[in-house]
Amino acid sequence: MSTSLFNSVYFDRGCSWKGEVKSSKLGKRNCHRLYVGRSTALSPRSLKIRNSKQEKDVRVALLGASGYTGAEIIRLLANHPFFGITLMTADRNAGKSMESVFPHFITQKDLPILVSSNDASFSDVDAVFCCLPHGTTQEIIKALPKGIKIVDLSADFRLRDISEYQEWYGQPHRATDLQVEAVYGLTEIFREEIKNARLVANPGCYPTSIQLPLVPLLKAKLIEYKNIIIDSKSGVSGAGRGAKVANLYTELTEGIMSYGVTRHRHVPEIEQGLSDAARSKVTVSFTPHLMPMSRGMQSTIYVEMASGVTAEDLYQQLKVSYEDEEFVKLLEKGVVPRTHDVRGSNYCYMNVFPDRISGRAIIISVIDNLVKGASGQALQNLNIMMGFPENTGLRYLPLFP
Ligand SMILES: NC(=O)C1=CN([C@@H]2O[C@H](COP(=O)(O)OP(=O)(O)OC[C@H]3O[C@@H](n4cnc5c(N)ncnc54)[C@H](OP(=O)(O)O)[C@@H]3O)[C@@H](O)[C@H]2O)C=CC1
Ligand SMILES: CC(=O)N[C@@H](CCC(=O)OP(=O)(O)O)C(=O)O
Repeated sequence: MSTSLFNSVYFDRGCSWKGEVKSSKLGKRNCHRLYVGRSTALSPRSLKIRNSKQEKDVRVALLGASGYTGAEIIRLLANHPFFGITLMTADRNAGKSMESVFPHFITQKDLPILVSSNDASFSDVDAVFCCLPHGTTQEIIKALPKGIKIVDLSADFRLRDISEYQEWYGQPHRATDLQVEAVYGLTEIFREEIKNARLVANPGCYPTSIQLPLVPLLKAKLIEYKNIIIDSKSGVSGAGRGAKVANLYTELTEGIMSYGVTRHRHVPEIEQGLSDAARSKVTVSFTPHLMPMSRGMQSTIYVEMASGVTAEDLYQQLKVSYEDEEFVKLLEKGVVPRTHDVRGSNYCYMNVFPDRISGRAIIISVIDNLVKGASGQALQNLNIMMGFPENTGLRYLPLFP
């Protein structure tokens, strides 16, 4: 499918089309035939009509489908009217059906069988979600046909400086020409760049929860560039599905574990984003913790405010920055964000509190690491890259309790 067909379509965050699609080369699989014409509302009814396998227009491949983020994309795409999964790869699970790997997919009989990367054919693929471990991704993406849009959930294309990649990931970058092309996919900040990207580097879960509140504050010069202290907590699904002793129930339950202390590999990604926002070098102290919960992430961020700035100024800045955003919500003053309240959804909830110590403030943000921290944001990005409403397939309410 020619993605340029979507260039004249754009979406205004209230779920209405404002562009007009003029031509089609898609024949029977034409994905915009229902939308020709100006300001056509994308009603729930039209979504429902198009929610059958035959009607899905963009052929999506999931690389690393048998992992947690792959499974989460399958869950989200089950309600996506335009994206149909035509190829799924796995490593140890190659040759199996998805329902044998994840029994909760027993109803999804249309899913293709998992194949190994070597056996994958991309001739019928328009877009790829790459859910592979970092380090395995660059060579695989390099070999993909050029017309395919890619959202990479791994860390392999997030760092602009390839020497930094080598330093923090312990291996040389193997696709440096693609690194130059990659757009960093923090959706609410880089939406315009994402529209025309071929390769989007989806942010890490911790960097998403941290940059969303801090980028607007640094851009507005409301907080100091130094003495930013970040304490983050993650559900265990953040570590992927591969068996590790440290992630056994017995090791995790009824306790908290700090890890990556002083040297977690997300530090350069966080500092890159924050330094870009500040237009000056920003450094952070960052400590992640593993929590005895399956999904969810909280970042508690301690900042020093610029001279004369109050916590109320920070609150007002975040209010202005995110008031039109569907997936980023500043809570009412004094309300504490909880991971429970975003579970299973693409939301980031945040709030700002004045510290007892004068001149300091405490910011709390929460996301679901598998949704806004990975697969949800990836889908938000691919929607944008393909010219669809960015919330398509993402309007899940949080799962509570
Ligand atoms: N989990 C999270 O919350 C987040 C994860 N990410 C990133 O997304 C990516 C996927 O994460 P996640 O789904 O949790 O990981 P998982 O470990 O759960 O899944 C990894 C997937 O990659 C496949 N795989 C493993 N090794 C290879 C290889 N050498 N060649 C080809 N395929 C391989 C696995 O196949 P098989 O199962 O058959 O072995 C599986 O399908 C990672 O880069 C991760 O860092 C990003 C943000 C958040
Ligand atoms: C709990 C846990 O182990 N979390 C992972 C981060 C998950 C994530 O965002 O990772 P990527 O950068 O690989 O995409 C970690 O600390 O490495």
